[in-house]
Amino acid sequence: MSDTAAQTDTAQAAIDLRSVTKIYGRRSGGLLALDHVSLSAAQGEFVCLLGASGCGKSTLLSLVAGLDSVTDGDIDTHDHNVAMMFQEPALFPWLTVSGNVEIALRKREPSRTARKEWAAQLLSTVRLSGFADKRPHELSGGMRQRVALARSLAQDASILLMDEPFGALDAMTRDILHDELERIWRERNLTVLFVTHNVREAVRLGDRVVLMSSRPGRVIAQFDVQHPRPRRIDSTEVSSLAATITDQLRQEVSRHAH
Ligand SMILES: Nc1ncnc2c1ncn2[C@@H]1O[C@H](COP(=O)(O)OP(=O)(O)OP(=O)(O)O)[C@@H](O)[C@H]1O
Repeated sequence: MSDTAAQTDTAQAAIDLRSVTKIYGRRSGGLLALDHVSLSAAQGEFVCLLGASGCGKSTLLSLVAGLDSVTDGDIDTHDHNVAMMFQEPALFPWLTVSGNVEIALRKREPSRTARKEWAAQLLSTVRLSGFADKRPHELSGGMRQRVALARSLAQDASILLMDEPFGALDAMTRDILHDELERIWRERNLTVLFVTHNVREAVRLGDRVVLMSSRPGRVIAQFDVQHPRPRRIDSTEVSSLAATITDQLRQEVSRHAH
């Protein structure tokens, strides 16, 4: 267990969850998805959430995004804009790549020409210049996730919530997107909360890996990842910490299987 929680208190926090409980359905007799979860992320920190299926990771993200409300406790995102990205890029198939990004700029930029220019810059950030006039079906899965990332950045968010964003991609494409995401995270000083089932991915990307228990979801362990960046997902350092975390995750899963 790390002392990161204490460090986050002194660094400027971007996300604070204080004793958050989420019950789906009625307060008594409903489904307890999260049970008094306290968790903070410092500004610019990359935090990965790991846990068995159904432990409440997606619930936690949707609460931070404000898509659902807590039953008890509170969440503070300190006036940061929050964007969310899912495993499915959910692009509009009838719009071009540029159009899919421009639509996210509508609220902030009234001029169509300016929106187009801005979208071109964002597409360059995710290395998709040259694909602006394509339709989503003409792109690979990795490219579609790049468009989704550009659309998230278009919301001028400093907090990026990512729910298994690369879960459907092949290993090679995922590796490349890890590098891109790391670069963009640094360039823009984003705070990232990243949900994954892939322990190595969590260690590859995170400053910190948070392990959650199953039903009800609670934070059971946190690991600081101190290996220098950029990390290779198949390096000995990543594999070794991933093995330790996997052991703990396995114990947690088998505890619930009995
Ligand atoms: N809208 C909802 N209404 C009722 N129950 C829900 C709802 N959303 C999630 N749940 C339940 O809450 C629990 C936590 O679900 P959640 O999707 O947050 O877990 P998860 O850790 O993200 O799972 P996975 O890793 O499989 O995506 C599960 O038991 C799920 O069935």
